Amino acid sequence: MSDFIVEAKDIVLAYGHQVALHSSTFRIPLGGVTAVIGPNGSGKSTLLQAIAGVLEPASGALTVLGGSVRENRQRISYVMQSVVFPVGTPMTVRDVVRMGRYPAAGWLRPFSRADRAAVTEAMEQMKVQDLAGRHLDELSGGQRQRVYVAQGLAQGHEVLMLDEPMTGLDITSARTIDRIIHAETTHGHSVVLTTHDLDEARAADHVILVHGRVVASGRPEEVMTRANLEAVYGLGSLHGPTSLDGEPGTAVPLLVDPDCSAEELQEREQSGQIP
Ligand SMILES: Nc1ncnc2c1ncn2[C@@H]1O[C@H](COP(=O)(O)OP(=O)(O)OP(=O)(O)O)[C@@H](O)[C@H]1O
Repeated sequence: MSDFIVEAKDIVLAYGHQVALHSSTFRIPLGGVTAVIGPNGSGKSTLLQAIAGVLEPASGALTVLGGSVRENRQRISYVMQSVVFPVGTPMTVRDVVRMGRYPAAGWLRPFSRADRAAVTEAMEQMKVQDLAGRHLDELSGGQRQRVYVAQGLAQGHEVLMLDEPMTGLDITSARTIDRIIHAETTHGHSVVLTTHDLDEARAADHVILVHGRVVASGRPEEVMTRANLEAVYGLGSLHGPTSLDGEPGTAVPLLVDPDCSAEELQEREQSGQIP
């Protein structure tokens, strides 16, 4: 039994020849909430995809829950940032949540009572039972997000990974998801989420700071130092575009004044003042 969700040594993540995450070595402890932070395009979703087994590292060693990604992927529920179903896909909310059970049930085995109970419980937890018969393309963005989280919950897991679960949600939906995150950890599960909300990250147990590579990993107060946040949110890209066979790009000039607080940095990033 490993004490870590993830142990990564020198992993490089790439889409074809385009590197999204340069060589990174880090660990994510089991238990509690881990927040993955970093600017747009810094590699947060890519990192989650590798842990979920959707994207294989181009190089390096990645261990998940003490073993290979493949043998442990069923122990992890992964809720993607945006799941795109083609418009007109005849899938109801219930169908989508039921899909969460397929990794456990298999596509061909009939649903058991336990499967049905897990689906119902997940829909109740995410407050989407009233929408059960509605088609996905009849829902608002926030309602859809709740349905995807319900799908993740229905799966049954030890680790719940959520890619920007709060983005675009109204306060009630955000609170529902926040409650779920805390309930998960009290039930002994681990949660790994990506976020742009630095306050949410400060409240986490562990933080991974990403900027084209994993820049820092540790407790929030160790990682979210002024120097680290300025380097990542204030310097633009640490790496220009590179290819697997290319050299890292050059650093760009400092854009942030030294007295800028983390909150100001975040506001400036969201308003587009910081690239
Ligand atoms: N399917 C893909 N094919 C090619 N490049 C991709 C693909 N997905 C992401 N990338 C690139 O990989 C890099 C990291 O993207 P990623 O989605 O991991 O960033 P992120 O930190 O999650 O961003 P955001 O905060 O905007 O969601 C970016 O340069 C992005 O353009």
